Amino acid sequence: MSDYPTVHSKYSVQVVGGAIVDSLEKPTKLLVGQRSAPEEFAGRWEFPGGKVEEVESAHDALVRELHEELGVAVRLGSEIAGPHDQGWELNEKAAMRVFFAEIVDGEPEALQDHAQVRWVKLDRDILELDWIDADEPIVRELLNIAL
Ligand SMILES: Nc1nc2c([nH]c(=O)n2[C@H]2C[C@H](O)[C@@H](COP(=O)(O)OP(=O)(O)OP(=O)(O)O)O2)c(=O)[nH]1
Repeated sequence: MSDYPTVHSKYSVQVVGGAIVDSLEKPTKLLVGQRSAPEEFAGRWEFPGGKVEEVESAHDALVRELHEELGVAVRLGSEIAGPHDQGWELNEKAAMRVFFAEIVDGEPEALQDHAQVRWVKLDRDILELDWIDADEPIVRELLNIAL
């Protein structure tokens, strides 16, 4: 028996999302994805990304997801840190860590999970998009950092 405390993660599902910008150094545009599924999120806008698999780091998972979903290779930047070490709460079971990212190869296409992806000007008007509810505080923090 070990005396070490067991480390419990508060959220059993770890999601990662990419705040993909045209330039990590001087961002002026953000790539947003409109989900096609599941029904509860269809039509809502989000940060492209997905669930971290058991044997992956958050960074590796995000690079993999963005390649699978959009067909692009990215370089990751800093984290849009949330209130938890697992990032931002999505629901009682899931939290999402969000990292800035810049495309280094490929043209983003809606290959998986998205009805469309779109570049939008990075200003306060992006708050008007119909984001997944849980993403709103993340978008506000993104604007605080980037503007
Ligand atoms: N990618 C992403 N997921 C989000 C965001 N906001 C939010 O609540 N979610 C939720 C939706 C999903 O329940 C979950 C992410 O799951 P996903 O379906 O994108 O993950 P995945 O690609 O690994 O898919 P799966 O095959 O395991 O279902 O997080 C967001 O901005 N981006």
